[in-house]
Parts: sequence; structure tokens; C-alpha cells
Amino acid sequence: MTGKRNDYISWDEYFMGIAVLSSKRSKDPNTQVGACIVNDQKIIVGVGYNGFPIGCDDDKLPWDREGDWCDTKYPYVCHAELNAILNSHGNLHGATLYVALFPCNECAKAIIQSGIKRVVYLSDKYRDSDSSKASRRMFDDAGVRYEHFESDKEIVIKF
Ligand SMILES: Nc1ccn([C@H]2C[C@H](O)[C@@H](COP(=O)(O)O)O2)c(=O)n1
Ligand SMILES: [Zn+2]
Repeated sequence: MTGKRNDYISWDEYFMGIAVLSSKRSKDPNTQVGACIVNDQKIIVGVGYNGFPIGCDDDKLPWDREGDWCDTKYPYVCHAELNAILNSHGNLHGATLYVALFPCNECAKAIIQSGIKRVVYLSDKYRDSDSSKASRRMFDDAGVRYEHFESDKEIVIKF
């Protein structure tokens, strides 16, 4: 056989694959989200997943979705996108964010302010929420492109 193989994964599949792999670190029992930021040189400059802040014991804080707000996970959890931005190094201007779930309005603000210009997302399961509507509105105003990830590939990792 001569020549290079041609069933290699695309850049988008590669970086979304890393976002999905990162989500496997999440301890959230309901929704696991991973994110991967890539600069214009196709270099990964930040990764993250949703979880509680450093030093906050994830066996002690609640993982509930309902009940008194302070007894749910929502006030405590750091979203994958925010963690990827906070973990990043170097300039994010013009960067692309790959994320397993469309960003909420709070992360949308951080994405815009950090200079990220393109968002590629896998799931949009909260598409009709006010938060998603606000994110789209801000992305449109700020000139951040967002696109649904499309692929027919299946990537299996077995250790
Ligand atoms: N774009 C997003 C949206 C949500 N998250 C995190 C926040 C929670 O840990 C979880 C959502 O929980 P659910 O309401 O679906 O039980 O996902 C994120 O990291 N990025
Ligand atoms: Zn968020």
C-alpha cells in the first residue's frame, strides 16, 4: 500500500473529540460538558469541564437540580466554557471554542470578552431557554459565529 491514509479525522472532529473526552471528567450526574479552545494556529490553548471550584469538595456540595437554590448545584458549578477560558494560556483573540453544549448567557459574556470569535457546539438541548436566547442575541451583536457540529464519524476509545 502506498500513499497516506484518508480516513483520518478532521480538525473539527479532533477538537470536538477533545471537548467530549474532557466532559468525561465531570462529576455532574445529569449533564457532563467539556470545552476546548483552539487558537488560529490550530493549537489548543485551553480545556475545561463543568465542576465545582478548586477547593470546594464535590462530595459535600449538592448535585441536585431542584429545591432551594442554595441546595442545588447551580450556584456553585463552574461551566466548562468558563473553566476552559480560566485555564487558558496565551491570546484568545480570534480563537474557536468547541463545546459539548451550547453556551449559557453567563459563559457567552466571558466568551465574547475573551476575544473568541467562533463557537462550535454539539448539543443544543436548552435551545428554547431564555439563557440560550440571550446568548444568541449577544453572539449576533458581537460578531461571534456559532455553528452546530456535524459529523458522521464514530470515535471509540478503549483502554
Ligand atoms: N453550556 C453549558 C451549560 C451547562 N453547563 C453545566 C452546568 C451544569 O453542571 C450542567 C447543566 O445541568 P442540568 O441543568 O442539565 O442538569 O452543565 C456547562 O458547563 N456549560
Ligand atoms: Zn455557562
